[in-house]
Order: sequence, then structure tokens, then C-alpha cells
Amino acid sequence: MTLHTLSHAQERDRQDKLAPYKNEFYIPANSIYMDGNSLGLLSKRAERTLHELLNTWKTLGIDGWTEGEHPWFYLSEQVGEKMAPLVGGMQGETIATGSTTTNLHQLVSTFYKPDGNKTKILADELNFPSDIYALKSQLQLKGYDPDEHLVRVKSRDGRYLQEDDIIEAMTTDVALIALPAVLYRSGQVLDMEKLTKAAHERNIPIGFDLCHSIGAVEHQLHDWGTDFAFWCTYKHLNGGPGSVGGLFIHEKHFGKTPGLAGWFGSKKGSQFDMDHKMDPAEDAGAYQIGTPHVLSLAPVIGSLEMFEEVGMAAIREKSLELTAYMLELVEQELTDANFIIGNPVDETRGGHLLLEHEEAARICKALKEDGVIPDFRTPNGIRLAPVALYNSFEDVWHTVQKLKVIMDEKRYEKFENKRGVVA
Ligand SMILES: Cc1ncc(COP(=O)(O)O)c(C=O)c1O
Ligand SMILES: Nc1c(O)cccc1C(=O)C[C@H](N)C(=O)O
Repeated sequence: MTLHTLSHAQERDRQDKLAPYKNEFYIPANSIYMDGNSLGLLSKRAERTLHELLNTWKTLGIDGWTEGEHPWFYLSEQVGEKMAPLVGGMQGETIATGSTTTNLHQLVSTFYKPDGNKTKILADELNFPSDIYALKSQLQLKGYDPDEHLVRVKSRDGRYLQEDDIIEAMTTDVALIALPAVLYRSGQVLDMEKLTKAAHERNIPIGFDLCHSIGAVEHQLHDWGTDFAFWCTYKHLNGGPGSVGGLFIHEKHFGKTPGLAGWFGSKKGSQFDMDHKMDPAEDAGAYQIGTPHVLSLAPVIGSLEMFEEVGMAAIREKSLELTAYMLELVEQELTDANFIIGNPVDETRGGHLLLEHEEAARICKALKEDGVIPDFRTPNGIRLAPVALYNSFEDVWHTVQKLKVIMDEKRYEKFENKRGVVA
């Protein structure tokens, strides 16, 4: 099969319309970066907008709030609007603010309204720990025991969730549902439309964590009627470490009082009246709390330009091609290596793949030594994300070839099978 050959990969790169975007990014020297699902790479455009905002601070001081190319006062709203097409949001439904976990706190503070027997929050046992910690603490704040009131839908196999199991758990005592859009380990994309419909048939508000889906898969949150969503911008959106997150509030909830208030949630025109009676924004802007982290928002401006230019449909299409190619190569080249494919092989896979192996921690170390950057997820997962904007088919080919040599020669054996502090 020609799939084996480097020239096949190179031919696919020649036909790839997104290939020129690789040059827009700084790729760490001598490496093949497969970790954009954890921290996306710096682009020249993100670097440019970061410098532009530094320069407005340098040259305008306090006037940077209202002057310069990107007046800081309106930036969260403007970047929010640019993120709307990525989540299927309408005017005013998206805002750039906070971080994933703080936005989740804000949204649960707003949408979790326990009433009588309806006191439970429904999540899942495969969710990212930070979300679970936040949900538990929100229950505690309301005086409920998280062991009893946080319901975590079980996975049948430790990898995936069945939508029907989640729907079955939407019982009359559930007051709120918070689920991932794409699971951080297996990369499974949940059917958000189906889950939203089922939740609403039972009168339960529902929201999704889009950390691993935004910039990798398409969403239609407005059309699906999803109540809320929240995300980070440092993975597939390439905003940089700790870049500002985002949230979505369906327009049917405009005018609702956010659980956590602060002056940046005010209408722009009245914020500086300094009145102790707040005049909140009508839309998602109301969910901001304090001063925006302007320098952590700055790279996102440049990075989003590329998403606007290319569009999510083309990004998703290439991402699916890259992951399909990687899966084919793994199947052909690594048959004897005892990997278990831990991600969906159909199109319910997100932007990354998960290879399970009992030696995963040290296989990751051997890959890094060889210039391939994966990440390890405890207890036995190697995540690999070939990213549409900066990875090539050739990158995928080399990754699998290097992995094959590592496995054939057991080159991982010289490392300890233990994760690093930041894995
Ligand atoms: C699914 C998911 N939720 C939440 C988080 C935590 O996000 P943050 O640290 O930005 O609050 C992460 C990643 O760190 C994540 O992958
Ligand atoms: N947020 C991270 C960090 O501050 C350091 C290292 C990794 C991260 C991540 O985002 C991890 C990621 N959410 C994951 O899916 O595992």
C-alpha cells in the first residue's frame, strides 16, 4: 500500500489547501508538535497582536482603554464576537472572559437553582477534574453534600460515554447538567444537540465545556438551544499559556442576572457612572466580572484571524483527514506493539487521538527524545493531536515511523514509566 510511503504523505501535503498556514507558526526547533490539544503553538499573527497591545500600553498609557488599534475597553466583546462562528453563536451570545474554571463557576452560580427535590447536578465520571472540583464546591456553597448531589454518569468501558446513559440519568431531581463537548482523554465528541433536546424535554438547563472542541470541531449552540458553554483559548485556538477563556449564553437568557457580579459586567455606557446599583449588560457581556486580562487576550486577536480566514468546516475536514491517516498508519505499522486505540475511530472523534499502552509514560519520554511532542494522560494514555493549521501529513508519517522504531527497539526501556510533574 502506498500509504506506507513518505512520498504519499508529501503528495497529500502538496494537495492540502491549508498547508501554507504551517509557516504562520513557530514550530519548536527540531520537533514535530503533536500537543496542540494541551497548548497550541504561537503564530506570527498572535505575536504581532501581543506586540501591538504592549505598544499601546507603552505609547498611550491609560488612554489605551479607549484609543489605539484595539481599545482595551471593548476588546472582550470584540474577541467574543470573533469566537461566535466557532461555537455557532449569534450577536452578543459570546464573550471573551475569565478562564474555563472561573467561567464554569460563574455559569453554575447563575443556572443552578435548586428547588424542592430538584437539587442535583448531573456530570460524568470521565470529566476533567477541574470541572468536577468546581461543581462540588458549588454544591457545598449551597449547603449540599457533593457525594449525594453530584451525579456522575458512568462510562461502560472507561473511555466513552453513551448519550442514552446520560439521558437516562436526567431524572426529575436534576437541576443542572454540565458535560464536556469532547472528552479530554478519548477525544469522543458528545452529541450536544441530542443531549440538549433531551435535557430541555425534562426542563433541565444544560451547558458544555468546549475546551477540547473549540477550534477543532464545529458547534451550532444557538440552533441547538444549548443554555450555556465555556472554554479556554490556549489549546486549539492557540492563544498562549493562560490566555483568556470564553463563554456562551443563549439569547433566550439575555437579561438574566448572573450569579457573580462585578463592574465589567455593566453596560459600557454606564460602567463609569460608578453607581452602587449595577446596570448590567443585556447579553453575554453581563457575565464578566473584573478588569479584562488584556495582555492575555492580545494574542487571541491575531490567532482568530486565521480561523476567520479558513473557516471551521475546512479545519474540521483536514483534522479528520489527519487523524484518519494517523489511525491507518498506526494500524499498518504498529500491529505488534500492543497499542489499544482509545479514541472513537468513526467521526465522533475530536481533534486528538489516544493510544493506550501500559508503558505509555515512558513511550512519551522516548518520543520526546526523538523530537515528537505528545502528552501523557494517566494511567496509560498517549495523546496525539495532528492540528489542521500547523501539522502536515508528513508530520503524521514521521510520528508513526518514530513510534515504530521506539517500539521495535524497545527504546522506551531506558526511561522510568512515570509521569512528569506537568504531564
Ligand atoms: C476539559 C477541560 N476543562 C477544564 C480545564 C481547566 O481549564 P483552566 O485551567 O483554563 O480553568 C481543562 C484544561 O486544563 C480542560 O481540558
Ligand atoms: N491548562 C494546562 C496547564 O496549565 C498546564 C498543563 C496542561 C494544561 C492543560 O490544559 C491540560 C489539558 N486541559 C488536558 O486536557 O489535559
